[in-house]
Amino acid sequence: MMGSMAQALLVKIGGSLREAGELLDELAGYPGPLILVHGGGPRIGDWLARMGFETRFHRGLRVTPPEQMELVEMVLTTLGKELAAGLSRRGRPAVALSGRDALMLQARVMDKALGRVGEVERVNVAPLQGVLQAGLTPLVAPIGLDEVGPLNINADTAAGAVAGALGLPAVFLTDVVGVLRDPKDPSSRFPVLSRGEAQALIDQGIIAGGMIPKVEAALNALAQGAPWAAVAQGGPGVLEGLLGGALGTRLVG
Ligand SMILES: Nc1ncnc2c1ncn2[C@@H]1O[C@H](COP(=O)(O)OP(=O)(O)O)[C@@H](O)[C@H]1O
Ligand SMILES: CC(=O)N[C@@H](CCC(=O)OP(=O)(O)O)C(=O)O
Repeated sequence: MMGSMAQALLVKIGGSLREAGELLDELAGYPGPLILVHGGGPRIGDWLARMGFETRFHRGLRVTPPEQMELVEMVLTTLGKELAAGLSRRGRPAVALSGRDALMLQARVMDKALGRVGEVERVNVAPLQGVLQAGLTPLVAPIGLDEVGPLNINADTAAGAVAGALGLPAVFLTDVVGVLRDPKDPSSRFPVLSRGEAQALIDQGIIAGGMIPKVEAALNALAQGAPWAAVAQGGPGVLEGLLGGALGTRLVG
């Protein structure tokens, strides 16, 4: 299954994975094409605090006043460059792009109360296809743009939109083994969740915080044409485990 015909995948790398060394080994070794979207929430939080900004979240989305946008973009851009270098050193040449490049992530303000938080309006997939054709792995920072300037797009939201636009499976790699009934108990993983079940778990507060945009992005990707979508823990063996259905939580339409 992991031979030369290996499935192309859209993989979202959660910022929760921090150093991500073992995950980079895993991604570098994957035999099929990869399109990567990365987060960076924890590091953005560290830098905002260092610069004296308060930060708060609404349903897993960072409220982003315009004066914080430059710092958000700086952190995400730097992180992308680090990940691209890490993959390249492991033998998988990668380039870090931002959703602003070549107008890849055209976006609009999601809700004025959240500041410069964006939702994706249109994905321009041509630059990603060009990068793949050049034998490089693209890594996309979740920055979109509107007519005013850059927008902070949650990385899960961005990943779901790109997977939908490319018609690729959407894999959300994070620091937990999947969607859990009890966030402290890895054995409480849901192997499969339907849209209705996921919505009920959000309403009950069982799916909370950063897991909300992940599940919503997975369902959006499916609605827009992704063949499947799953949440799993980033680490050695995760892609094969997901493809074999043994790991993670699969969201189904
Ligand atoms: N029902 C749930 N199952 C698993 N994790 C959950 C759940 N509800 C909330 N979470 C939280 O979501 C986190 C993952 O989201 P987030 O921190 O945004 O990660 P990432 O940076 O990888 O996107 C988990 O570490 C966990 O604290
Ligand atoms: C609007 C919004 O929530 N933007 C996110 C972008 C980064 C991100 O999503 O990173 P993770 O994948 O690590 O959570 C933020 O500012 O944290």
